[in-house]
Amino acid sequence: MSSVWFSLGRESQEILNQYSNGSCEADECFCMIMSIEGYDKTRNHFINFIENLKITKPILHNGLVTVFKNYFSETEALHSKSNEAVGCSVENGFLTSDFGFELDMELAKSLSLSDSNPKKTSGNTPSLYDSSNEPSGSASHSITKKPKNNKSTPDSLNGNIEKNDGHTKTSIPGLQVANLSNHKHKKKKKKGNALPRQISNPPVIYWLRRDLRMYDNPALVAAASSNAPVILVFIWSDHEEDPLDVVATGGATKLWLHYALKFLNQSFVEKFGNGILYYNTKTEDSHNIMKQIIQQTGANTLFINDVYEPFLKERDDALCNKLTKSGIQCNRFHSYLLHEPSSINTESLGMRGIGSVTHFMECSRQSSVEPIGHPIESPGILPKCTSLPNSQTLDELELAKMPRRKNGSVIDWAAPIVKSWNFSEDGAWDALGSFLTEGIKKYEKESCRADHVNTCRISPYLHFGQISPRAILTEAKHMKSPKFLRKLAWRDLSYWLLSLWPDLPSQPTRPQYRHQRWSKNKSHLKAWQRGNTGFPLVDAAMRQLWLTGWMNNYMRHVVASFLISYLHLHWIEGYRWFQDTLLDADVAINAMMWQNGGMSGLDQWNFVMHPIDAAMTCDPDGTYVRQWCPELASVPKEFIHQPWKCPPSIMKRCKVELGNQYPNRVITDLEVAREQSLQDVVEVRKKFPDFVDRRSGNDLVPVDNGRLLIPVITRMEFKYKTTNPEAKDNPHTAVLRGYRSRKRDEAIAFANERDFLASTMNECVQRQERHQKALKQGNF
Ligand SMILES: Cc1cc2nc3c(=O)[nH]c(=O)nc-3n(C[C@H](O)[C@H](O)[C@H](O)COP(=O)(O)OP(=O)(O)OC[C@H]3O[C@@H](n4cnc5c(N)ncnc54)[C@H](O)[C@@H]3O)c2cc1C
Repeated sequence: MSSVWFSLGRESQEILNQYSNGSCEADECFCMIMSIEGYDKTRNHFINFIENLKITKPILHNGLVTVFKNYFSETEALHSKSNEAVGCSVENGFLTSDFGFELDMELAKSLSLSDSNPKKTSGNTPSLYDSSNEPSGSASHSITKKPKNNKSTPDSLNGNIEKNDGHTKTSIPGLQVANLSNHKHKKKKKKGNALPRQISNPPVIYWLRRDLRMYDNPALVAAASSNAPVILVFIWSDHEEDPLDVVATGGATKLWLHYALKFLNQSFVEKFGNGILYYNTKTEDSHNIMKQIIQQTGANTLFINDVYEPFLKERDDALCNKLTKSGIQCNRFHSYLLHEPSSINTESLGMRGIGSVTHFMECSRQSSVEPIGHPIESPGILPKCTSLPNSQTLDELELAKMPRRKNGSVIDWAAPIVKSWNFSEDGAWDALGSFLTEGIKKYEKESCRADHVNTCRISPYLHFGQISPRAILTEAKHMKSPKFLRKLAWRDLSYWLLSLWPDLPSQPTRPQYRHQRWSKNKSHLKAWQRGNTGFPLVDAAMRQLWLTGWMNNYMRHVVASFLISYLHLHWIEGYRWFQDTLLDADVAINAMMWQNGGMSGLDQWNFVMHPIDAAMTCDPDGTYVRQWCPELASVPKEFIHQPWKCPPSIMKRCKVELGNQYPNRVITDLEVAREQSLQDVVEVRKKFPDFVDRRSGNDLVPVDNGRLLIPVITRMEFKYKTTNPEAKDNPHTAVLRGYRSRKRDEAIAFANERDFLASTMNECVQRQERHQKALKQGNF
């Protein structure tokens, strides 16, 4: 087996060199490589990668082997297998093997549905999602449609309540898990048990928040199983939703919320004859509203699924504490994420590599997290309370209220969005279904394509809890797409980081970056927001966002890189615009991504997307640009991503004049702009040397109230330029140029040459004609 199969990337080589020069420790070297290469590659190839060191520096080699072995402690067997390198093949430059997939199952293990951590599980604690309840054949991967609600939940289930911090954490032994494979996926909805049995117990309240679904909803099922009428409550409170002014719910997400509630209410009414009570609290807080409902109905129990933004969690903790003191039982459930942020700790791994998904998954694997469990059925009954308090209408929440012009006419900005999406719980399952039958096949290698839908498009549904991450995991687990499964871990990671750094949406996590220079050019910002930068790829993505409330992950990277690294506008501007316009706007994910893109996050992106060349990867034929920038529709493929290079004669034929039908570029020298952004970061690092680790050159971030400084992932080019300020070269440039086509460059050159010749000849002919005319008129 040639050693080329085992080589890790250039950056890892640099880090290994640093280690062998003594400028970093073994564990640091290992963590850095791990965060660059990912779990599987490191596990597969690390030992071979460091092979040379065995001869040149055996002690250092030993050090690394020890760290490696400790880290993958339970994997001796796998390790020896890696040396055998069974059945390897190379696909598009990536090493793949059956063994590789086995290793990817390690990922599934950290996202395990039923394996609890053997060290930590107490044998006899009943688990809400006790896997022993799993009917055989459940979690079938062939299911790509939401199992429709059935009546399998026993009526008699009562919560087994454990006291926990003033409120109660609930587990329900024997709760029925969904038998997915036995479901018949009938399109027509079954009518629910609209007339409940005679129930004399006081009613209970199920408070809906970001769990707008029936399937796999533990709080709803527990409320339905309480043998009491269930009051469904939704409270909207602008001031509670966004106390920190971080655009926690922008215009697009409010719109989604409106329609999601509308469809869910329809389902509740259709199935159970039980509808949602709406309250819009402009001045009061949720606790007061809840108290009034309790007083008016005699309810004595509250059921909620937890939410994890620190400010919402704080509100819920306070509300539950107050209610508990007044004798109301509050039952809180976990279902928004795969793992509760508070259950993840860094004890066994430390903070090195924090911010990377690899570190996070390893932490969750080693923490005493509850097993993820299996999805549970929708409730079979949901008895209605006979005397309900007054409430408001959905429209009175004003979530989808459209602005008006001066003349009173409505500006219906939502119309194209409403046309583009199915906002219901079924919509989530349809999206997942078509992804699992089609998109997932291309997800590993072509999720970047903007001109095809190769991703799940499930993010708004996940954000509002119209589908649980656990249900997605169950359906996707066997589909051999570790990349997709890893995305669910990314989602958990963002909430974990937000719980550790609550000001993630507003303050750089690397505090020294508060002093970074940013542009204040408002017209650049506006051009970016409205898709008028003159760079078609960026504009197409920003217009897609504006019109449909969504763009894929790759395009988010493209537009973020452009805003930050080329326009030098603060990442917070990007964060805020996304919060307002994305249907899936999510404080935790959005803030984490913009921080990372903006250099001040824990996992600084190690790439910058090039606004033209990236198109070769994501929109090679210009189909995407043609769709969202229709004024460029007839521009030939060679020029569609750089119309300024198109010969004037062709532009004329296409009826496009730059600066008229389509804007001129807001900046023209991309290289200079990028260099400036690089310098801005280097300036910060030079200004705050105490926040740069002397040995590794990594940035340092204070933790534990500043008592500790930990090194964090830092871009190689920043390190290089800091230590070589005069260097004109940049061997570590992070600009990701995508696949560049020589053929296309040649076509552009040829067309321009032809156009130049044609226009020069034309000019000569005209000059000749003028000359002849003048001669005839005797002017000479
Ligand atoms: C600058 C920037 C801002 C972003 N802001 C948001 C945001 O506000 N809300 C949001 O949901 N996603 C955000 N993302 C992450 C990602 O782009 C979207 O989740 C994804 O495009 C949604 O489409 P999908 O459902 O087809 O994704 P898929 O690729 O099919 O992924 C499935 C799910 O995994 C989760 N996921 C995917 N990528 C990430 C990620 N990087 N971090 C955390 N979770 C992820 C999402 O819930 C997503 O729906 C952002 C990415 C960038 C680069």
